[in-house]
Amino acid sequence: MGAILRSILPIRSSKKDEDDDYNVEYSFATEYTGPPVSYDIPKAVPVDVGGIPTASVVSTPANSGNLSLPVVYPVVKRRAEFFSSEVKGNSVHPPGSPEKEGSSVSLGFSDSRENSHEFSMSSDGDGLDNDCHEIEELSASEDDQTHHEISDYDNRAQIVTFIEPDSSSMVEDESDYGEPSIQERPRANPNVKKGSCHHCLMGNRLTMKECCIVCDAKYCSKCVWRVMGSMPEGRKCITCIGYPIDESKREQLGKCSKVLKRLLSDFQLEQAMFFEKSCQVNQAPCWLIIVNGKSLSSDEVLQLQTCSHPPKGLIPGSYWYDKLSGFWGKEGHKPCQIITPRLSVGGAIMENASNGNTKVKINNRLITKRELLMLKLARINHKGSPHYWVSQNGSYQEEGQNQIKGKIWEKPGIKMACVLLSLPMPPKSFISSEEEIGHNGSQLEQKKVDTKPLTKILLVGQDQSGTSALYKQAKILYRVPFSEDERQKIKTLIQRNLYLYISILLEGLKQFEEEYSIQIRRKLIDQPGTSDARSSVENIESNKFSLTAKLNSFSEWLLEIVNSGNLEVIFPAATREYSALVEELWKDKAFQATYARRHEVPALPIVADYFLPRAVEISSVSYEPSDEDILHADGITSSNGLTSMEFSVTSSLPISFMEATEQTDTPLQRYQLIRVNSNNLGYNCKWLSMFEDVDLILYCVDLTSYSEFFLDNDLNLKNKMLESKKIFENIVTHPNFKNKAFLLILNKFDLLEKKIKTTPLTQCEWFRDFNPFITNHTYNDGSSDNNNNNNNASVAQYGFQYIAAKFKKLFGELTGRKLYVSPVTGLERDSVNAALRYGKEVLMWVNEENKPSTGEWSSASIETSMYGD
Ligand SMILES: Nc1nc2c(ncn2[C@@H]2O[C@H](COP(=O)(O)OP(=O)(O)OP(=O)(O)O)[C@@H](O)[C@H]2O)c(=O)[nH]1
Ligand SMILES: [Mg+2]
Repeated sequence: MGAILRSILPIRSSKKDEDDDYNVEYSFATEYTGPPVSYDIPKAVPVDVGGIPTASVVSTPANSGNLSLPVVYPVVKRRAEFFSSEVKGNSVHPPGSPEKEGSSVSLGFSDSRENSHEFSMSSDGDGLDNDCHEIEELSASEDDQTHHEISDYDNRAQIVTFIEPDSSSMVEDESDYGEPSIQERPRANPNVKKGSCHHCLMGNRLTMKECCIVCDAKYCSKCVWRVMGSMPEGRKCITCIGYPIDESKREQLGKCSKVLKRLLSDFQLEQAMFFEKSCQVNQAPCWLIIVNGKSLSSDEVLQLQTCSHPPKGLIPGSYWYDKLSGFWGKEGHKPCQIITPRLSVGGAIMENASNGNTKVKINNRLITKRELLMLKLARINHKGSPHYWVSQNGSYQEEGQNQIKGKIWEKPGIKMACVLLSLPMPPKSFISSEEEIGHNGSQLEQKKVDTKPLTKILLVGQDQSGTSALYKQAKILYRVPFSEDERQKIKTLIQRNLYLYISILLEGLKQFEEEYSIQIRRKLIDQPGTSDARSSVENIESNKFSLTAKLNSFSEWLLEIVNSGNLEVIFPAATREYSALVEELWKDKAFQATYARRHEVPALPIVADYFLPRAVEISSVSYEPSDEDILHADGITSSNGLTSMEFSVTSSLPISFMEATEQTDTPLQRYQLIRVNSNNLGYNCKWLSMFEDVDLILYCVDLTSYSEFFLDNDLNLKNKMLESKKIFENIVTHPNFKNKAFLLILNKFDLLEKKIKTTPLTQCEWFRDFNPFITNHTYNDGSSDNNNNNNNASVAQYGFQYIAAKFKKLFGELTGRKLYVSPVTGLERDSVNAALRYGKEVLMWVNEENKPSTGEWSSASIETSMYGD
């Protein structure tokens, strides 16, 4: 969508640096598609293309001094070379400087305020029964105990004993952008007067400042832009980009000061904070996160972060995790959250994980007094030291007994009990989940989890290629429910896109209105004095594309918001405030006249046809997206970052994945589908190495992109198909992906069928030699079936085969191997199911080095293509 807007909206600049020396502008890279910008040191100034953030463009200022950096964004530099020369005029100290040596890193889990909040009881006990008095007593005694725990804990936290990465993990973590040791982090110059800005050395304690999350240097509002540039990793001095953050600031990630809030637009701020939280180098070093006594690998951390209900504020430290129920907590403490269960992270849970001193166990963990009281309040038997197996949806049974006794989360009063006891409740989707504990309770669940290794599938493609649609389709196919949170995010996305489609139509309306007025005026000039002309004058007054004054000002306002890139900011309030206006607009004749001519508004995405007719329903507060709406939505979340899900199917080749999930006698094969947009992979797909352990890569190409263009960050117009080819080349030649199985997904086949009628493939320079041997059948009466659907379908089939053969040839030349291809219509479930089944076969063939013998609807047919290699 950004690309569409970039191509239709005028280029305009946003906030400028106050310093005149800086004559280039920068913005935040959300839809980065071109190469990274290399620069000497930065004075970064914003470039805002039509209000839609694009990539960083940074200039060399006249007075940049002797500081020179290699490529800064998004490549992370090696620390040593970074500080080989002194940084003039900057406050950062190279590692090894006196103040750094011997310094220790403190890594508190959280401050004591948070802890005391967490353990404080909110009830005053009025009107509560004995149980509640018990809560109070417990509260008092536990609080005492807790405060001890807290202070002990805090003391411990100050001198956290890091688990030293052992040699094997060092080797494992040694990548191009390998984790540096924390000691290498630059520090701010301690000689700068307290309270002064570390850049201009002006100001005092009262001056508001923003702080670098690596070196802790503080900058006043005049310097912060200059020193931090376009913030591809959040609030870091440019000289600190690529360095791990100061761990004591981990909890502040994504929370900036008022200084930045004033300097940046809301949208820019959100982007910068998004990068701060999500970029690789800012992630907690995985080996410092310990779950059930085991240090995590980067892959396990990724799983934790990308699951549907990740742990909040994951910072280095020791945690326990009950994989069956999803209970999660800090080691030695009560549960603080219920996260996605059944993730294969960390070791097996230990009996004393939460330091429980009751004799009651849940999933092999001795529960704490608070949890015991929760069971009591929920009228669940807690006498006789029962050992329970509890599943994700709260159904519980006694260990070894094949009899579900009930569901904890459905017990009356449980919600109140959890609130009073500061215990977590699971998300609604967990409670309604069908999953029950198996016959052998946790052991069966454990078996399910562990019987087969996880097969990882990476789904990647250029923006608009349809990766989100395929991912969502897979979610529906494998019955992985959309969590409440996901639904909410997609709802906002759909509503935001609706406003965007309306704004595009309003642009069209303005143009139609103008054209109509000119037409009428012309008539007036051509026929002066006639009655026709008189009526034309009246027509000017009642131009059928003119909105009422009220709707006109709404239109102006909306276009302004969209052009300034702030559309996101008005949600969710817009649904409350403007739904009535949207309804009025939708019913307005001028708007309807424009809607009738929507196909003349080129910037309107095709999918708008699906949502616009329900504009009134969608714009209202009460709108709840259906699965079909979710599927059609452009994207998954507004940022469309990394998404991942896990599902299990039987290991035998199923007729369909869905049927497979119902066969319980065959062992389960576990899959993880990770979806990533190529924009998130960085220059030359650098970040692909994060996915080096995937087994199958599904590369998604939009079949209709051959005639589409986008503006790269240097404002060059680029063909989308050629760009997709370039990304493909980068991925297949990536050293980590040498012998991986690849399946090329040629998506939007349905749209190709329509498009190829009017727009020949030869429009793309890579497809210049396309020449389908299709002749129109001419009937005896002389008519032809030029517009016949079957005929069009066969041209599209040829087009598909041709494009597939082009990619196969390219793949062969680059890797010497064979590429498998599948045509897909992402919005059709069967089509996606067929492609994924084919992917499973490809994986098998590649693993067994066997050739496919039979072809289904899928790519086998192109083996014999006339364009084949
Ligand atoms: N007609 C048609 N539309 C499709 C198909 N696949 C995807 N789309 C639509 O194309 C648009 C872009 O698809 P997305 O799934 O968002 O693709 P993406 O841009 O790669 O994914 P994100 O980066 O996550 O947004 C959406 O509006 C989809 O509904 C298809 O096969 N046929
Ligand atoms: Mg998209």
